Amino acid sequence: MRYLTAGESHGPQLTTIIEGIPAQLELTTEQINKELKRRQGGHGRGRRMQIETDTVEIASGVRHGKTLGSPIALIVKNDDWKHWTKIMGADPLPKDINPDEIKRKITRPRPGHADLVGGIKYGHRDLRNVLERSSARETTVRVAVGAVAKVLLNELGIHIVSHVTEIGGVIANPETTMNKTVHEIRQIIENDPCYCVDQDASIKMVEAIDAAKKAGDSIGGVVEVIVEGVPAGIGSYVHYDRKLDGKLAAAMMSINAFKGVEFGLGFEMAHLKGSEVHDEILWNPEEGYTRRTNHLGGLEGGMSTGMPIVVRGVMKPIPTLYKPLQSVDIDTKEPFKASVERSDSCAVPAASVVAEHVVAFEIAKAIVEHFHSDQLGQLKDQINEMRKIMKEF
Ligand SMILES: Cc1cc2nc3c(=O)[nH]c(=O)nc-3n(C[C@H](O)[C@H](O)[C@H](O)COP(=O)(O)O)c2cc1C
Ligand SMILES: C=C(O[C@@H]1CC(C(=O)O)=C[C@@H](OP(=O)(O)O)[C@H]1O)C(=O)O
Repeated sequence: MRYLTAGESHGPQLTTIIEGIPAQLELTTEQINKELKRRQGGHGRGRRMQIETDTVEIASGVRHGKTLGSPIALIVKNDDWKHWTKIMGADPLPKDINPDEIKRKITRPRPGHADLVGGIKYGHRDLRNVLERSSARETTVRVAVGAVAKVLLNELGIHIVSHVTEIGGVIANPETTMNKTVHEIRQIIENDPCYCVDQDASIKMVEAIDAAKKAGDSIGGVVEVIVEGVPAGIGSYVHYDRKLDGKLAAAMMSINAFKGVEFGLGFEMAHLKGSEVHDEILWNPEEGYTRRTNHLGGLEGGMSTGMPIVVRGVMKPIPTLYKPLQSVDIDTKEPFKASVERSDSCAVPAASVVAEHVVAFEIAKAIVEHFHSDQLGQLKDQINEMRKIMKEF
């Protein structure tokens, strides 16, 4: 299973092609649109999200509500495009138009964004040519891809949720999520402005975001993704590039502004003893093998253990600052404040939705590659058989 994405932030549309989704899966635009809406939300977003109403068009691979097994092409139009047609058009500008008036050229790179290094690498002296593709606008179609993966996972009895555990130094009490199912967490965060289970912490997170915005600054945070129902043995210990934890870590790190990943107790393990970390093994006839705890976040030896997979990622503060940092104008080499583009002040809640969807894709990919999966029915049968074998082992 694989996908590519294309599209600039202020271009006409975002496009993706997914290959490898089994045939016979019921899939509707509505299932994708509800996830796109979640990604647009969360406290701290800038004005762009008021312009866009992200909705998907399924351009191929689905007929009368069922996947065909052929590549699925998805399109999300940028509503902002109508304000940018001249600035972002593909054709050369007409001769009677002065490019300097139209182009909104950017020459003062923002520290922390891709502007400077991207400009040097691709030879763009107008840093807009970097910004347009390095923008997290691209995560829109990655969520669309993940939404398709989630529909598949749901059919296989695998459920996934994300939530925010920290914003700008405000940390949610971990006890508020303890012993809650994916479904229960989803219900709580649905109407929370920070997608946080701890409602007291959420109020303080909103205050922290508002304070950062008022100060012309930005803040980051931590998101957690939980996946329930993954059968044991997905991934492998036999080779580095088949390890599921490695694939999940790479997927999380591929999200714009993500700077670290941890599983289960994560970095806390550094100061704990083996007896405090490893998850004791139990067996009972109903469930088969289970664990007394889940400190390792559902992964051992690069394979799923059958316990919930728990992965967290840290997002750095947004690079665009309304009170900009020091930079250099690449044309004059004079010191200048960095350019200020319209921006979010905190996108951690939105990023939690992105994390959920990139994880969903990786889990679905690992499963589809593990079994014969041309048809959904075949795939379901094999997973059920595998679950039975695991239980009786
Ligand atoms: C959902 C989301 C929204 C973002 N919004 C902005 C934004 O409004 N302004 C900005 O400067 N960066 C924003 N970012 C972060 C930048 O896209 C990111 O920092 C940039 O692409 C550089 O990549 P890096 O941080 O991974 O090195 C956002 C990231 C995500 C995940
Ligand atoms: C457009 C989205 O996020 C954008 C991500 C982003 C960046 O630099 O990453 C910069 C901003 O772009 P704009 O200047 O057009 O407002 C965000 O709004 C989105 O999430 O859909």
